[in-house]
Amino acid sequence: MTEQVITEQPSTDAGDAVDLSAAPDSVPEEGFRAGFVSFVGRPNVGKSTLTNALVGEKVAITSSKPQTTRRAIRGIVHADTGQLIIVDTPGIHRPRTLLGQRLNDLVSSTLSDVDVIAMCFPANEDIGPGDRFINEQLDSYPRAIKVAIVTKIDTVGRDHVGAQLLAVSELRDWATIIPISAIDDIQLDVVTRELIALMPVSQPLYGEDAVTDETDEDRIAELIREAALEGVSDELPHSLAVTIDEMNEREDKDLLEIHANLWVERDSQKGIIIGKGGSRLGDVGTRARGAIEILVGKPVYLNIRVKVAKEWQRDAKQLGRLGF
Ligand SMILES: Nc1nc2c(ncn2[C@@H]2O[C@H](COP(=O)(O)OP(=O)(O)OP(=O)(O)O)[C@@H](O)[C@H]2O)c(=O)[nH]1
Repeated sequence: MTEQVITEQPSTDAGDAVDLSAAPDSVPEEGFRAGFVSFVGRPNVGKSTLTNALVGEKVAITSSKPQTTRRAIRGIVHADTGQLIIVDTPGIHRPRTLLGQRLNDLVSSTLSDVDVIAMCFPANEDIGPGDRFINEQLDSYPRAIKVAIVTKIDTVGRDHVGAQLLAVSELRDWATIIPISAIDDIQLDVVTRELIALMPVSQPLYGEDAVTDETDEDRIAELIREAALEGVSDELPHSLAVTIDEMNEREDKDLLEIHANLWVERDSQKGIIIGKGGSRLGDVGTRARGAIEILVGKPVYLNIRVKVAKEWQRDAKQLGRLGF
């Protein structure tokens, strides 16, 4: 195994800390609703951006590269009328590798459990075979109420939005169809309200301050992966994985020490990630550290080692080790 190390020193300012409180066991208010929703749709349709916009904090990573969301991340939306727990899935697609197969299994088990499946269609792309394939798969989850969301309406004119709403309505008998823009904050309140209205009557499932039930360690690994994904070529995104070796709170000062591994599949990819004289990896470290400091609310020392795990996407043992 080969490796290259970069260390990142802490910066001085840090943002607000995130507090994950336990679910309260109070009696539900009259008519309060709470439940689970999953956004599905082709890669790049805006599922992660929508999740983050609804939750109001960065929980799912976003990227212009398709299929970069690999695990079910929950974001929690709090409203007076109820609570929405968003389960972000990696996306339904035809599996080509063992990783692809595992991701599809993860999607299936997630979708069997949720109360609502909201399928996303970008306003700026025609409905195609990929959308039809996913729409047909939704028949396998009869328990969930199906909702359609037309995303990115800021990118097209009104007529186009109307035409897309009509095309989407012809795919199935959706409980509702909502046009939105996550970037321009158009109709996000409607999404929250309508989705909560479709949830079962329930007491709150999470405490008021909770935004996600992912561990800090998982979120930190995702932030590093997101920083590493920025500006890399098309085939590399699927080859990247991050594991955390160690996280220590320093006793002598206010500092969180993180030792992480950034895994690639081939030696040639290692060179790309590291860049000339380590320049690219240096940028990745700086970006990741900034995002992590906002998450944990204190200065961070970040150490990233780039390691090669040959063809890990096709290797069951390696997949297990990388957390899939
Ligand atoms: N203009 C515009 N762009 C958007 C909007 N929502 C998302 N995008 C962009 O679309 C791209 C994909 O967004 P993501 O949220 O990562 O899409 P995703 O469906 O989660 O993608 P995967 O993780 O690959 O499944 C990003 O470049 C976003 O900035 C929107 O409302 N308006």
